[in-house]
Amino acid sequence: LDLSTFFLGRPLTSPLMNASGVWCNVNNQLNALAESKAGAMVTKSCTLLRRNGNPEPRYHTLAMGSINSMGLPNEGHQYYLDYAERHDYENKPLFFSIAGLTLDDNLTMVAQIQDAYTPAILELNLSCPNVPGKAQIAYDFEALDVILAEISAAYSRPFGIKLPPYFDIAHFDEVAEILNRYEKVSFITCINSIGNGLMIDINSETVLIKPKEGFGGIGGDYVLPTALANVNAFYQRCPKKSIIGCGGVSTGEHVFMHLLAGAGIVQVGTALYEEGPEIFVRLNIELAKIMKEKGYKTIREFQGKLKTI
Ligand SMILES: C=Cc1c(C(=O)O)[nH]c(=O)[nH]c1=O
Repeated sequence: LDLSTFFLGRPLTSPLMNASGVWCNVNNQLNALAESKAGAMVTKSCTLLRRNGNPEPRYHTLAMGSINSMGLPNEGHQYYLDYAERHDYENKPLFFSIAGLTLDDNLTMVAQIQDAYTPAILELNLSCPNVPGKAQIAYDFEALDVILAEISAAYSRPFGIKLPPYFDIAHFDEVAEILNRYEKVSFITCINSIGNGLMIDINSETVLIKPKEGFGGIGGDYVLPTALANVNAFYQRCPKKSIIGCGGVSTGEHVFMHLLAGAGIVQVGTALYEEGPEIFVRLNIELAKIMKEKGYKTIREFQGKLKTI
């Protein structure tokens, strides 16, 4: 069961990790991920100060996935810095997600991470769809360019960004052109939830979640084709960067697809929310079984090797 791989030069025992926001808000969840069979883990996107987030119900399981409008609930930046100080980096790499409400907040958090000298890897979340009144930065290409310039100037280490899904080839081209101008952007995580979906309960004739009149980010089976497309689009367009795949993963086959599409690490969100950290045991076994059936000894043999017809 050799699923070992490397990411940004770091050895991983498995290419799997959680998606930010899922099973990573508070210490007992973070400790469970640290003890799980995931190869890495990431903290909940944090803001400078603690946030309660949106009113509940704000998450609902759907037939083929989930809808959420959590509203960025988190314990505040210092809480996760304290965890990063305690984390055992020999056990597995830790990614540190931030989603500041303003550029200044992001710069303040980045400066504190810089000063903390933590080995954690920064994942800058530019795609939260659920903070009322805040448009997703990564859908505003000028704002995207500005924040990458500011963070690159303020942060001395390599970092990555969490992108929303794009649905137009011209947008893949335009965003990749921007990203390729920032060499400190060492990885790209595709995708965040598909923003502002809506699901309906026909018995009560109501929406399913309270915030934003029921509008929320969609995850799960519904998003797998969009996730694979975004992974492969940026894998092809950003050859000097690594890709983290996220979206629609609930089986070893989905993990294999993300790796084939070019992902170096595969994140699990909705399925982890539903199944808990034991899911990493199942996904590792299912992935290893597929590799064995196909005669692959290492992930490197097939990673990014998607063939066209
Ligand atoms: C960080 C906020 C996010 C949230 C949230 O906290 O509502 N939900 C998502 O699906 N993606 C996010 O990036």
